[in-house]
Amino acid sequence: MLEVKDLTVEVGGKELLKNVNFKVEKGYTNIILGPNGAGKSALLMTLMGFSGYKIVSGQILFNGEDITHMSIDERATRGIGIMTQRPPNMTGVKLKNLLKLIAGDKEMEQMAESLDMMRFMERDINVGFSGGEIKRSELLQLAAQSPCIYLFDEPESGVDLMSIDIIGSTINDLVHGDSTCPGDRKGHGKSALIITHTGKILDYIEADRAYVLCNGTIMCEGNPREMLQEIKENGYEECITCKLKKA
Ligand SMILES: Nc1ncnc2c1ncn2[C@@H]1O[C@H](COP(=O)(O)OP(=O)(O)OP(=O)(O)O)[C@@H](O)[C@H]1O
Repeated sequence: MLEVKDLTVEVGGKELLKNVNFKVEKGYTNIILGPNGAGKSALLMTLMGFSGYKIVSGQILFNGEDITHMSIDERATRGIGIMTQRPPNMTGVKLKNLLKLIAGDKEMEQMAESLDMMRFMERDINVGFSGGEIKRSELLQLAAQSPCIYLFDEPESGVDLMSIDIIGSTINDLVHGDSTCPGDRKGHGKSALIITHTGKILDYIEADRAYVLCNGTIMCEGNPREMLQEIKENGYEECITCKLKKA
């Protein structure tokens, strides 16, 4: 479904990603681990096509199509959706209006209720929202978009213990729920790529593969739970020298 080949990316003249290679197959959930400043967010922002992330070399393929130089809206139309770490405030744009624009005729009330977002419908998006409220609002917008691959940048960060339950189970329902994307593995839902520091999200969604990004390069890949455990015990140094076991 999503394939990244030898991707090198610069931001403001600084190389943030270097020769990154990985795949997310249809119906699979992969996670990205890595220390602060490794380039994880830069990778997701590049995959979504945000401006400022200059692709110096390499390719991004989505369902076999080269999307390397496509705009955000072209990527979104093809079925890529993102929950960013720090979405902007949208002063003057009410949540209900944006939701209507994204969802069209799709009924979003039930999802809004389950995410406890009904009382935010008349508010300007993200303006004065708490950290957890921003995450729930982003998730609601993603559910309205219903992409084929979900890119989640630290969905559990800044979220209290009760909200993590709502967010984690909603993410699982969205990714592993009824599939509407062409060619999906029956019963395996959609695909996801999730950045996580704590691995808390793995209490809610089963991941298939983990990649560890350090200094803008993927150093290791393997079984998500095993890699998280190794990193908890040994830190990222082990990974930098690529001593982690390959699954
Ligand atoms: N516009 C920019 N100009 C210069 N450097 C930048 C720019 N944007 C990001 N960086 C730097 O690129 C590096 C990677 O940032 P990124 O946000 O991708 O890291 P991360 O792995 O997601 O970190 P964290 O786990 O802390 O969220 C950081 O050192 C950051 O300061």
